[in-house]
Amino acid sequence: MDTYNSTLEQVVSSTGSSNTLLQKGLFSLSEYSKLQLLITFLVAVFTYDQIAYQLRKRNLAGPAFKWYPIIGPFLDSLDPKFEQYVEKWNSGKLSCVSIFHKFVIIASDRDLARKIFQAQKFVKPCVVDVAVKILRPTNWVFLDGKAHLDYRKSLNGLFTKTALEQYLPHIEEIVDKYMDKFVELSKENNYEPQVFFHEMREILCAISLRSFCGDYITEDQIRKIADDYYLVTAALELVNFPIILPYTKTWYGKKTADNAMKIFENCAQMAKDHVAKGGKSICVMDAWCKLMYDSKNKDDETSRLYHREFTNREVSEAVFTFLFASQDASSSLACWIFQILADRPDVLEKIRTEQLKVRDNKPDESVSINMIDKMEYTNMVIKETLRYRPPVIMVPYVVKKNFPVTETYTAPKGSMLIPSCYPALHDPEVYENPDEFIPERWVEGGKAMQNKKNWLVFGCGPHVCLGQTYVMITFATLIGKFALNTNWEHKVTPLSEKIKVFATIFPKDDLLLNFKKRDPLTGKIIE
Ligand code: HEM
Repeated sequence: MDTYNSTLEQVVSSTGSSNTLLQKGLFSLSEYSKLQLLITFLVAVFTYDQIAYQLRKRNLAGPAFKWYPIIGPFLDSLDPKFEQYVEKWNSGKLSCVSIFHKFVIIASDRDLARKIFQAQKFVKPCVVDVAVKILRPTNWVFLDGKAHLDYRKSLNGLFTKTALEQYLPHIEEIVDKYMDKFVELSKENNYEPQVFFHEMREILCAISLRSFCGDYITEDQIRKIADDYYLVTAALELVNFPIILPYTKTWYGKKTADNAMKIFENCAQMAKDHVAKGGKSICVMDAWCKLMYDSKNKDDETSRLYHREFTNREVSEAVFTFLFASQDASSSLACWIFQILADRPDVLEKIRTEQLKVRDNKPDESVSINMIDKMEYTNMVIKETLRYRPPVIMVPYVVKKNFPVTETYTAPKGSMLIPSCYPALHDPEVYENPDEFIPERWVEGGKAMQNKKNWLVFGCGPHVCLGQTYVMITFATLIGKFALNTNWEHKVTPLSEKIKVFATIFPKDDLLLNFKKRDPLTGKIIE
């Protein structure tokens, strides 16, 4: 462009002053061309963006046009509002939105959601874009089809009831410790209600880390991961800037994940050494190393077929996915269940009665799987909390190849397809008065129990939640022990029942509680 301009100058100067006008004209023409080029380019890009949106949207519910060119409702997605999701679900069985180049299709209908969850030929989980960077592309959760299925066969054995029984003493130990901690915190605050959102995240993180890594992980390491884990969640917004820039949320998230995985790698080696010496399995890592050990040293079909030697790095990445999958969802469940039980003393009373009964009136009896199986009412309360406030309201998948979701709509390859869990769990045909908390709806043979297809709390299909039995067992232990040994009060605010979306869902006022010690037999408060 510069050469072109200087040539023009030479031509103009050689033709004298009468050419001044021409000189001006030519210069402005050149400026005009630049501007014209820019405008043409922008118009082309905006037009392409709108046409691409229309072609992919077709008959779906959603904005008629992409009102904010290119970015779409990106700014809204930075601060997602639960009410906007509800609006989207109510707008149609399939609705859409386009953010930057991403075309997102949301399925609110139960059967369509199930169809997507089960369509591994057409879709694979996509979490959010940045998750691949944080969890690392080599992570097993990003495997697909047979490779995923084979890997999962190895992992399934770590979360069966038999395996979970081995981790129970660790879970109980952490619960005991945190009961004291919550009471102490409340005492320091003169039993005035205070925010417990962070404490709920911390106790769940501590329970997970002890169950996963046993005694190989130190108290300090647990505290550090629990404190920092928040940064991982904060990094996982639905849409992020495409590259990780230093000192941004995603940068801090990745740093936290890398630190945790380094710790897990060391724990994995310790577990391998422990098992090789014939040590007992007391945590997930031990159980996994035992499976690996047996695959090398035993001759039975199952040992050889499903298990192989996994590197410490692989184990650390997988254990991080367990933490990743569990942390936000379990913290969400904890917040809601503590809030609801404080607000519903009738329900809490029934739990207490049952907890004493299953322990034969010996409150110090250790928890066992057999005991948990007898906690019918407590289990119904956990299920109802999961239905009433499902931690995971939807699960993003990505379309691998054009997917005929309905007879009239084919989801294009590359789009994000999101089956929703919430609407099926609030379906009035299956759950009468769906916005009321009614644990009794979970009695054996009742409508809720019969309509298993609506139970999308843990997804369904090849990626169904690996930790679902673990969740039920952990919460029966947690709630049972807190109900017996503590009394907690909830300060109800106008925001308590409002839903904040932070990866999962939480009470908008961050949960104001106080805890006091309680005599499990007499119910007397001990100050
Ligand atoms: C209240 C707590 C939890 C809820 C509501 C929950 C829910 C879910 C949901 C909806 C999915 C997606 C399923 C699908 O795509 O079909 C999922 C996947 C998964 N969950 Fe959970 N989860 C919880 C706790 C846990 C815990 C404690 C663990 C680990 C111990 C865990 C491990 C996983 C894993 C590894 C996956 C991915 C499985 C795969 O891709 O094969 N989850 N969970």
